[in-house]
Amino acid sequence: MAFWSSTSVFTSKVPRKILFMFTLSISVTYLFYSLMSCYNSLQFPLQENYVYQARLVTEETTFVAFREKLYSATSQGYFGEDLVERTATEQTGAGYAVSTVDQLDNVASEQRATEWVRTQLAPTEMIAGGQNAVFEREHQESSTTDDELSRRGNSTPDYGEKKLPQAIIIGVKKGGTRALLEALRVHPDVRAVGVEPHFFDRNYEKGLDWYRDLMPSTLEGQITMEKTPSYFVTNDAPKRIHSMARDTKLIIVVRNPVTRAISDYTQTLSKRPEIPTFEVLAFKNRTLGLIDASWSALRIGIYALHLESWMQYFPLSQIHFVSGERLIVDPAGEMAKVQDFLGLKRIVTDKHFYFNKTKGFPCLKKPEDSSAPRCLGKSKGRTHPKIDPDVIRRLHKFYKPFNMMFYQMTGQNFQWEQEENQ
Ligand SMILES: Nc1ncnc2c1ncn2[C@@H]1O[C@H](COP(=O)(O)OS(=O)(=O)O)[C@@H](OP(=O)(O)O)[C@H]1O
Repeated sequence: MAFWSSTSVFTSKVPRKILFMFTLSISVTYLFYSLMSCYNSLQFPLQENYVYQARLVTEETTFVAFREKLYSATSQGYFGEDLVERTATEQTGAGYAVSTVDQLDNVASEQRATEWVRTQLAPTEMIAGGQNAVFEREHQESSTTDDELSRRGNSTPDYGEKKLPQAIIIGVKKGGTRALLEALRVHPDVRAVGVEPHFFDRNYEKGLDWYRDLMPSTLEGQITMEKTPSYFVTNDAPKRIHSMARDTKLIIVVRNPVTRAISDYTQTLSKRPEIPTFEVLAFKNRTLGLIDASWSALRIGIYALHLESWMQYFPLSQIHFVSGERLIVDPAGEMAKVQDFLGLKRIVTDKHFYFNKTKGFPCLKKPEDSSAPRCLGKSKGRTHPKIDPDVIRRLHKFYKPFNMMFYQMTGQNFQWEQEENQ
């Protein structure tokens, strides 16, 4: 009896305490892990960027100061070669005596006559007209080839369902974005809209349903794509694309910023032959060597500046850089890397390209919608006007520190400085 009463004390009192402590500790542990995993999933998208930024801040302690100078100089609308030299020198700790910003202020009014042609980046202007106004705008601004393509659209049958793009070619203008997209469209697992939708810069207010509706239908396993090169220099684009889908893959075709600027100018000149010469537009004051970085043709080429905004939202692993130069000399090689990045089978290979001597560029042997070989149109691969070699040299010098910064950010050397020496 005594035995039974003592065991009943044991079973009724002691285990209850133990049971309570046990339950409490389980609950606390569960709560702790729940909070941790919730915190991690919230932090994850930006974590790599913080790591990256921390690295930058420790390795490049003056990067932030450099960028601030860059922003303030460009927002004032002018940018001297000397300022770049000075800030670059400061980066290495050497110092520089000339107060260029003050000098720049004094000469700022000199070339107001050319202001009309200097356009702001990241146009947010609305397109007047109905839903299809984007296409009208596209027809005005794009090349013949793009127009042809927009009329053709996606000629393969429209099976499946329309999806928002999982991968976007976000830039750069005149980098070779059309050549890349057309080569990708050869791939059976890629479906892309022919026109540039300009959703994240000019048409954002139209909403995601409008955007999705522009896309061709896809079957299971196919990737939906689009290209709009102006996204790269649109301030709101990184945030907007991230909020659409944080796992969107981004592709940027980059090209020597000097050649890119000349290509950009050549395009404008073809539409408006009355514009001043490249040499006039490139400088605020040529005698003082003050380069006008507010001119969009030049500002687009400061890749490091624009890339920084993207890296606030996307880890580097989600951004693929294509060399515009290599895309011309070795299209299959660049395509192999792009297909790998997109998780596609390497289907587009050297068998799909041939070099067209008349065009001076690689062409597709068998595009998506035809069995005939096809080159891009006349507006791709235009003859550039001859630019004063001294201006080219000054521009190379201007871009050099930004290129170096870009190589460091991307971990890739695009070797544009070698072209300078040729
Ligand atoms: N295969 C092939 N055929 C023709 N052109 C080619 C090709 N690959 C790259 N390129 C280069 O692409 C440049 C035009 O770049 P984009 O297509 O990005 O221009 S745009 O921003 O869409 O207007 C274009 O620039 P320009 O030579 O200045 O016209 C070409 O140099």
